[in-house]
Amino acid sequence: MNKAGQMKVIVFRLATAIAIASSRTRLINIRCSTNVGPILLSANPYHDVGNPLTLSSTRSVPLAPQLRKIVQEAVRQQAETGYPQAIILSGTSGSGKTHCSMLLLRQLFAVAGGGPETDAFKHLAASFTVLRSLGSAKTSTNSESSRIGQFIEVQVTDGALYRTKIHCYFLDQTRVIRPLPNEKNYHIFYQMLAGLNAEECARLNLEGYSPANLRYLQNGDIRQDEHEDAARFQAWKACLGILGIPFLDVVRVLAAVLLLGNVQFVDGQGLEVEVTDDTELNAVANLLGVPPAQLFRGLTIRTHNARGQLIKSKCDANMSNMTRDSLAKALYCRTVATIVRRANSLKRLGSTLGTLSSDSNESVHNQAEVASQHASTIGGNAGSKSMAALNNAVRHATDGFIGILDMFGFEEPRPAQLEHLCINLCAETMQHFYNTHIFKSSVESCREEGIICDTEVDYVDNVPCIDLISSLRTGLLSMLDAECSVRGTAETYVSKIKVQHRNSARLEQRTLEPYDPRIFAIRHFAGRVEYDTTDFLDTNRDVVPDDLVSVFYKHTCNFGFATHLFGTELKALYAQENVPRGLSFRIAPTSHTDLLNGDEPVSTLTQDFHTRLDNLLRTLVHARPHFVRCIRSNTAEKAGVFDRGTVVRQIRALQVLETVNLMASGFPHRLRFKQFTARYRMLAPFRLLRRCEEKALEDCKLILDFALENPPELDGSVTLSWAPGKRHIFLSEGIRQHLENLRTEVRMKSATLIQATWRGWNLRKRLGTIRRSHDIKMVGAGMLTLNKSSATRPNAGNPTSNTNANATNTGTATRPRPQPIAGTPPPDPNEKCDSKIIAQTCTLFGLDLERPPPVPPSRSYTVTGNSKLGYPQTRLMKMNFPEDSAAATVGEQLRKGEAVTVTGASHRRGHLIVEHNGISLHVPFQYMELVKSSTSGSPSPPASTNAGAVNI
Ligand SMILES: Nc1ncnc2c1ncn2[C@@H]1O[C@H](COP(=O)(O)OP(=O)(O)OP(=O)(O)O)[C@@H](O)[C@H]1O
Repeated sequence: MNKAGQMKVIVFRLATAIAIASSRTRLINIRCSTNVGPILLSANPYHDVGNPLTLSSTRSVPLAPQLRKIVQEAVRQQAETGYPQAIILSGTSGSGKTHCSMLLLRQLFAVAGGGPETDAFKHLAASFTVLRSLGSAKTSTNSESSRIGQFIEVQVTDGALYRTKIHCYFLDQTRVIRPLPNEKNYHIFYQMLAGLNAEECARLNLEGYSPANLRYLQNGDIRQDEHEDAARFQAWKACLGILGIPFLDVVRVLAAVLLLGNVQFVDGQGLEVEVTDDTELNAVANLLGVPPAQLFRGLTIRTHNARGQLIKSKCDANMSNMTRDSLAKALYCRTVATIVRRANSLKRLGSTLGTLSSDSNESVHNQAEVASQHASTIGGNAGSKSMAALNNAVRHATDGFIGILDMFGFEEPRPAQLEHLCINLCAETMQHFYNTHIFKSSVESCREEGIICDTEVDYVDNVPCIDLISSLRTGLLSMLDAECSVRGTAETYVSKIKVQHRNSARLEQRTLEPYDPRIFAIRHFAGRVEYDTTDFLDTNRDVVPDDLVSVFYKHTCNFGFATHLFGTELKALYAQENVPRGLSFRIAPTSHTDLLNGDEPVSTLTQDFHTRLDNLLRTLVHARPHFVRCIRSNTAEKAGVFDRGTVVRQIRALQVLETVNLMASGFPHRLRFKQFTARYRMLAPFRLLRRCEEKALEDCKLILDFALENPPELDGSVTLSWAPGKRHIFLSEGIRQHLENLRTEVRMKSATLIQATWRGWNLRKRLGTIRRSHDIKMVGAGMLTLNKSSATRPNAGNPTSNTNANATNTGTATRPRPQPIAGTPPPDPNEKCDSKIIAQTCTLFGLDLERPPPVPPSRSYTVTGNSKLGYPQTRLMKMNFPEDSAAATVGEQLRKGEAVTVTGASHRRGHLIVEHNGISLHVPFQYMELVKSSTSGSPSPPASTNAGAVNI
């Protein structure tokens, strides 16, 4: 190695040591997230082990500011550019991806979805609770491992969330029938056994069963916290209810799966196959609504199509047990797929099962759909059809989303199976996606545009490993398909791949003794994994025979939900005569419309997964990625334990140091000249900018010169470098951050200036009015005796005499002017309309601009029903007035029942003037009533009532 090479290694080791020391300090201080440029590193401190990792259960977990920032940034960028955003979580199993994804989703709802009190959030939370129990299990490294990969697509329009779609990737089917030693089956089974009450147990034929005596559970770890499991089961049941999914339908199928494991076939005498104990077979048949004899035949007889001739054969015990396992897997994964679809299409109980037979294994949360539930259940067919068309249209609108990707993390179980190969292919693909975005694109564009960068980023490209597994003809998965179609064996498969890839550095032999011809190893980006191919072919074929599927046809099966699980296959099967006719269907529900390829299913498990992964990548490449790299602190799930070796391996695998290196001194960012000037033009004086396309580069340079006039103080390893390319301006992370800080500062200052200027202008404009209102207040307080305008008016400055003068002029008593309501600011004349118009209107009506218009004079009549009654009127006193006789001077009290003469309306509101003994009394109208035959009132000409009329 030359000197430069040695230096590089030393620097690299030093950087690793520093990175590890700093992560350890952070972990101890429980500051578990940090940024490497725009990338977030999140360490799992295991402080929250035992959390079921649902939206509801992570409610009380505090959110790291860095996670909040990612969400805000994604929402902001989506709103500003309309470009889809994808938050991609990666890391090994147990590194906290699901934990983070739940926090991110909560935050996303808080920022753009109206928070956790919305219906959409509650339905989504219920869906996650239901799916977590069905899709998570204890593995050797994570007691809450997600066995369903998820891409949560939150669709946003105008910065507001309107729909959430969950794309699920369910791979780990073998766990249903055979969890690995020390691992567990799906959580729901343990929760169900702990949470069902005695009556439910009896109804489901599960009395007396526990993980210890159920074969599908007893292979793995059978320990359970019954109390916790029972509580989770109650929550699960409640959430099924929220989603409108029939609880009994689901638990019947789950109980049937558990009991199927105990149905044991053995070879009998001759060619016969027998069950050791038919109690469980009968119980399963009963739960699935089929006759036991039919189920037995479905499991033990196979129809073959020999050149058009249908031949039936009896299976041996081994084959029958395999068919039984296929049925268990099919029931489980189809139930999950149905629940995913059903839960998330938010149909209520009333909806028919047939409406849920879509092939897509994805779920949709839709505010519109929530609102439409009533319409679709209550309304007629036409209404629900148009609603379905609308929902369909919304479903296909894919732009404008913020996605959260929580896919499978790298796993190295012993022995690893086909599902683990797919899981690790997924992890490799995500790593490649990261490499391409962060390293490759930066290095290649520098090269293309002739930029020489001092820092060479040595990242490890994992394309050879992806090619080894998934290349079109010679990849391990294609060769597995080929081996399935020639009905080969595990040994022949392994020998073929070894020959084909003998030169590959990634494919290895088993290192440990004893040698096993069915085992091979792959050197993945995150470690070496040995795969045991014993079940590879069967798992990949993923088939269930039509002899078994036909048992669930409605003529023999009285359990609608079970028929629905195989609905598409049954439809295809019964489209022709001769059922069964030697066909095989996929165990997992396929996303293909064609179910069959001759007598074989149209795809295999790995083909299907590969296609779905490809589609996911197609979606992701159109989105702007935000990476969250998760790291677990130890393998024992212990809070606060920092296992150096474990962390170093992950830091290396995730290429954290290469990322740091690139961010510190490389050019990880590039912007087109025009884009750059558009974003940062405010950093240079406006007059100096050329602002034309040809001079865009000059503008960029000018902006950068101004930005670097006062460079920030940086840690030695971070540079503020930039370089002009042919089409782009290349920026280091340091200068990007500096530019962003300056931009924020300038924008803040500008916003403050704009606000201050507007406020000043607005205040100056209103100054006259404010002064006047101030003067009025002074008058009210008796502090001002005369002002300029009052000097020109008779009686001005003395409101009482002014009122009297008015009374003299008009000959009628005027009411006191309403006083302005305390605290109400005077109206701003310019706010509503032009002051000129107001002045003209006042002149027209002879009004004084300075004072409110006079209240119109009282009318000389009252209104009774539709007719008017003029004064004087005769009325009867309904009660004494005043009621307190002591308060009245002699002769002034009006007594109840006394007839009085009303001469007019009083200036007091709601009062009439009564002439009594030569005195005018102001009496509230409710003290008197009109004498029915009163004709003393002279009728008035018809006129509309106004404020002065008293309505009785
Ligand atoms: N930031 C965190 N703080 C506290 N505990 C955490 C944190 N992140 C994860 N955990 C805990 O660590 C465990 C593993 O986390 P999680 O299941 O999210 O990992 P994962 O990467 O999604 O694993 P898998 O790929 O197997 O699903 C869980 O018990 C979880 O509660």
